[in-house]
Amino acid sequence: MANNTAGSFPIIAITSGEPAGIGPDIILSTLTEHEFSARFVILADSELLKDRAKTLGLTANIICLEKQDHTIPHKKGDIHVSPITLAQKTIAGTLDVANSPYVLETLKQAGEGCINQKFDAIVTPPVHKGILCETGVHFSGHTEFFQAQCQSPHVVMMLATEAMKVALVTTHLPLKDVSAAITEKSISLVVKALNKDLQEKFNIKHPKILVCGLNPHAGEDGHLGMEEINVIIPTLNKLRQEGLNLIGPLPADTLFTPKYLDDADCALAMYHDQGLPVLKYSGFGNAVNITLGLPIIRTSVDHGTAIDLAGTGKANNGSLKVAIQHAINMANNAKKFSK
Ligand SMILES: NC(=O)C1=CN([C@@H]2O[C@H](COP(=O)(O)OP(=O)(O)OC[C@H]3O[C@@H](n4cnc5c(N)ncnc54)[C@H](O)[C@@H]3O)[C@@H](O)[C@H]2O)C=CC1
Ligand SMILES: NCC(=O)COP(=O)(O)O
Repeated sequence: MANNTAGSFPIIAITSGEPAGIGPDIILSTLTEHEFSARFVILADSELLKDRAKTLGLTANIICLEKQDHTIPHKKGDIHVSPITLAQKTIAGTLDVANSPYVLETLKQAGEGCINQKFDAIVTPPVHKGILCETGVHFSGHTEFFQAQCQSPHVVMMLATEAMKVALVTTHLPLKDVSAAITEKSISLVVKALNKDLQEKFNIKHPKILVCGLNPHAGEDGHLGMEEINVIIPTLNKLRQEGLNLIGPLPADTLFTPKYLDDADCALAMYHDQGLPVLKYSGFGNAVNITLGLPIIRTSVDHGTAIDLAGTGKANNGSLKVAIQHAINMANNAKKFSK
């Protein structure tokens, strides 16, 4: 828990996300509509938030924290901002590469604050990966950004709805590189990190994890690909000998059916677009993205920047609400563990 005497609620840092996207909109609408048992620090340009609130017709009380390192418990409508200045005034819906360093700075300060225990968790509204890459720095995702910042050897992307949890062996990787990345080492590290965090962060004593094959029909006994026979099956067998409860590899097209999902705790997909479309079909707008394996707590929304909706008032804030609530719950659990 952050070293702070201002209250017993966790301090949650929320980054603004891409300023031209719906990040500012959903922060404003969520924090003006809902009460939370938390203290918030919004890492954002305060003028951006004031302008967007005006555009959306929201009554938000934007309070700059300046050099203060803590805030007071959340009250609907109050937005406590630790200001970071944009390079260029933002037009909702228009990306501007000049503001990419601002976006990266919000993430850097959020990560540092969590590592230094000034914050208890980070919640990240969406960034636009393409415009960040246009600065010349390769940015594939928050997951990899915080992994590098925390120097974590291995992290796992997991998205969760009420109905299911889906984790990934590989994250933001071009499809042509996926097969080479499915190794005994990568599967073992992901499965162990996933199992540990399902136990510690979700209080599941002996997680049952369904594992997808990589190929159609999980390779059809080698007739449709050899990764299952050469890598996945032997690795899962070794992990089972260590006591992990793993089912599979199952063909991904049948794994995501009630027969398998109903009594499982999590599905593990081999790559981004094998697992996430199913999760989003089942609960887009109400899912949370959690980075497991980090020494800090980080949650995020299930959607992207939705540039087409910025400033229109049509952005759904359901996933941000869920992401914030998960961050609060996980921070409270961590407080219990550390006592
Ligand atoms: N956590 C993050 O930072 C994430 C960032 N992204 C980034 O977002 C950018 C755009 O990605 P897309 O594939 O276009 O996905 P997207 O999620 O931004 O948009 C897909 C469709 O869903 C709609 N949509 C998205 N969020 C919505 C919301 N809250 N309420 C109502 N409608 C919503 C959009 O209007 C659009 O029609 C990319 O640069 C991508 O990398 C994508 C996913 C997660
Ligand atoms: N599709 C989920 C996604 O891309 C989220 O990535 P990240 O920014 O949370 O690493």
